[in-house]
Amino acid sequence: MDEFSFINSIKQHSYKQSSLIKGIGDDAAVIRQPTQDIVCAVDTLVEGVHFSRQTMEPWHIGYRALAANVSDLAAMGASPAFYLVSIVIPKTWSSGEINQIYVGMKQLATKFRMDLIGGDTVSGQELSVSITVIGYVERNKARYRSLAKEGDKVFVTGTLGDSQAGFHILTNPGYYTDEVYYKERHQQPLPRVDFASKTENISRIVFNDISDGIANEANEIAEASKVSLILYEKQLPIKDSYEQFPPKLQHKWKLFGGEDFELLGTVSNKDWNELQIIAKETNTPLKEIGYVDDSQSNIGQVFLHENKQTYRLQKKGYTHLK
Ligand SMILES: Nc1ncnc2c1ncn2[C@@H]1O[C@H](COP(=O)(O)OP(=O)(O)O)[C@@H](O)[C@H]1O
Ligand SMILES: Cc1ncc(C[n+]2csc(CCOP(=O)(O)OP(=O)(O)O)c2C)c(N)n1
Ligand SMILES: [Mg+2]
Ligand SMILES: [Mg+2]
Ligand SMILES: [Mg+2]
Repeated sequence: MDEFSFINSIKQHSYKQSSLIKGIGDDAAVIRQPTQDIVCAVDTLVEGVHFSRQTMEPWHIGYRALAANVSDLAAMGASPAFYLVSIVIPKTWSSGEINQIYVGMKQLATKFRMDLIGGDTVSGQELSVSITVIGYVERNKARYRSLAKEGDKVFVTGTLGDSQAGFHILTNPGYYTDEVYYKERHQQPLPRVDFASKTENISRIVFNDISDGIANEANEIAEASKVSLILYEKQLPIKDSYEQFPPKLQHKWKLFGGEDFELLGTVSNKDWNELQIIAKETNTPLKEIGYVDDSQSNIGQVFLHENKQTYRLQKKGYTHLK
């Protein structure tokens, strides 16, 4: 059973609490309150799976664990407010190192005005940091994956493949252009909170954060919205110096690499101009990379135009429990 079938198998078919308006199946859950909706998500970082001591200092582990979670709030258009940390600590980690993990989290928490309000501490074999985040979104303004419509533009923020390039540099030391940039994109990603939350005047917009790779996230939007997405390989945004890496790796990282924590989304043509203005105001690179198709026979599928050919972009990225 892979990660997706596992999640489906444990998913409730209905919810008992009437305040719950989105449960399992998006970047975060949404709970209705009198004036605002509450958004919550949890993501875990495990030694050997998400990081190794070779690729991350303790400070980076904390920063990145919280960033991955805040990125899910951003993907819902929510503003971060609180976090709870559950940590499994092996005997081989010193108290100074554990403290540095919390210093890393606090750095990002300060930036987004978040408070640490609880957690749990357990000893165990592998370091694992599980963070629950809570944020707010204006009533009815949570951004779901299921709202893409035929004719929408597909867009992405920032550049793709940088995190995997950084991981490659960290595990294959040598001389690289923009080495610090790529390492930072892997160790200290900055979630697109400001950009996403400033779109509140746009009535309908879809976001999904890129944790597993754009191929995976685009398929999640296509499936949830029951539409087909068409993407253009040439339009996928990359940093200039990305071309220093072997072409095969460039291709693999930008489509299937993940951990860039950029936002992939769709928006109607009429709101595109407004979105471009918000991107400028928040210093967010924004690129149109395709469109939502009306083809009834390709529902739930993603296609990539590349070198005058079009092929199906499979839902393949980083999948646990394969
Ligand atoms: N073990 C689990 N128990 C309950 N819900 C889960 C579990 N794992 C994942 N989910 C839910 O499944 C959905 C997809 O999870 P995931 O792919 O990890 O999202 P993301 O990539 O945005 O972090 C989310 O709604 C998440 O809350
Ligand atoms: C040591 C190490 N090996 C492999 C990777 C690559 N990697 C690990 S998990 C992952 C995908 C994202 O993690 P996941 O837990 O699926 O995040 P979610 O989708 O729940 O946000 C990737 C690309 C890494 N960062 N570090
Ligand atoms: Mg997500
Ligand atoms: Mg997750
Ligand atoms: Mg996530």
